[in-house]
Amino acid sequence: MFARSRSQCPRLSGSLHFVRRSASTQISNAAVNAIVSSAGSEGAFATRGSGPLAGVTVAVKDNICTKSLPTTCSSRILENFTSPFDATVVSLLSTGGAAIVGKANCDEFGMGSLNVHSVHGPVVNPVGLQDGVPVERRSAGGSSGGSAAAVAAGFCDAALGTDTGGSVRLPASYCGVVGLKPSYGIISRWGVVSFADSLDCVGVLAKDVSTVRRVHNAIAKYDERDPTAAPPHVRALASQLCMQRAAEITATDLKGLRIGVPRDYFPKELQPSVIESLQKTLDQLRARGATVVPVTLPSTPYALSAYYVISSAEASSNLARYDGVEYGLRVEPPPGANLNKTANVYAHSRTRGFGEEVKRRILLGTYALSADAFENYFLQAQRVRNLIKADFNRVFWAPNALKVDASTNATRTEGVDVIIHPSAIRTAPPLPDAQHGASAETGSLDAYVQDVMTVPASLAGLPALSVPAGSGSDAWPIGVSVVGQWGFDEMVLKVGEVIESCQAGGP
Ligand SMILES: NC(=O)C[C@H](N)C(=O)O
Repeated sequence: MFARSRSQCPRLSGSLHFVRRSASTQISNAAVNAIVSSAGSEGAFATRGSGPLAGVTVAVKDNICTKSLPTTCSSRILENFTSPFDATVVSLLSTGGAAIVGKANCDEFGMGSLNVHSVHGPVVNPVGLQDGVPVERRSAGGSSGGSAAAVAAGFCDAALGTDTGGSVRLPASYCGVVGLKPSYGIISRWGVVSFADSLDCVGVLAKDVSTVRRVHNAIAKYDERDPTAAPPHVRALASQLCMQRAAEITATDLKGLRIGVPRDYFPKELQPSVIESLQKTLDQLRARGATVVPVTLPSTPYALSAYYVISSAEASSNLARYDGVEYGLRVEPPPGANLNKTANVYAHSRTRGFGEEVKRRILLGTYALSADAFENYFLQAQRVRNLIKADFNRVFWAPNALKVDASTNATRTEGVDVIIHPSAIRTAPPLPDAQHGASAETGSLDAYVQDVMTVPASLAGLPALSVPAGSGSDAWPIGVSVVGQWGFDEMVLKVGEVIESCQAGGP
């Protein structure tokens, strides 16, 4: 499978070899399968111009349109597709001076948590490499597994991923890098292939928070071509409120920062070492003056089911455009087939063009939108989504929650500035031996459970940052997530930076 797709993609050189710039070990792309089409070794590290991203090398997830490289969404149905235009985020990267090194592998159309559903083959987590050779094959997470692996392997300084229900944060956690899912509507989705429009966000991955911030700030611009973009006045107001709160935080003094730890984020599947890492992180933040309080988000147990109903319903509608007629793979029906011709082309093209996971979601989503199921599934899931948003709004600080303490006359706040929870229930699960083969974690319902920590913030459209926070008993990376109120992206970055400095043993 991999050999076939490489030969069909002329820009992916068989000898593609990136230099891991931070270490002497060279990792080849063949070992991790992170980059599916490359801008070539000359383009890879070129510095373009003098903008805010001059000198920054970036890999772009393969569901984001680029006119100079194919955009396959890791699907057979788009295997030979090259977009006639660049997505807004790609144009912003280029005008900012970044060099795009290539397109990153992902789960097909962003559907998956382990990057095993890809026509290009699975991504191998670079953490399991020794001297460039995989000694332990584990998942890089999904769906932006190629983006996370490319950063972890040192192929680029940063990568763009997309996050619908955790697709940036989960791979970041498994690969030991930083990943930001921004507030919904803050980064343009124009030119990003839709999976579930009400949830999809473009996010940034890098080895440190400051690089994530640098790339995020360069691409988080209002774009009138994206109808779901947050309007300028809403951004301005949120940013002003955020800056007021964030200004009080310094790396060594977190007095005034209130952190909520949701009691509902400790499912039985959580590995003990994940809980230990979280506790250690919270202790470090407490030692710097933060107040840590328990909070409850009672609708959390229903989030995963609601997410899979809503995202599949939207996917079934979005993916209807791949019909073998306008663009993408076309498979002619065999002679003598007895359906009418057009329906036959649709059926054959879609049956061959989509992978199993995508077909499963289309079927589930189509059912959820059918007359029989609409009320019980789709509308019910939307109600759950509203409850989840209400849960978050109840625990977060809001301007009207400023209270004057009558006895001291000091202002104090109700609510919390951020919520912190584990990014994933475990460290990276093992990859199955053969592509699409099942292992306990990658081939069953357990694959969906990987998202249990990340989907609530997606349903509520909130910014969430996964930051490395030590390692498990198996020595694989663990991440913790910082979630903020809508528009408080800088707040989560700032708190993430403090966690990062605690990890480094900083002041
Ligand atoms: N796209 C995502 O955020 C990934 C999520 N695990 C899903 O399969 O829907």
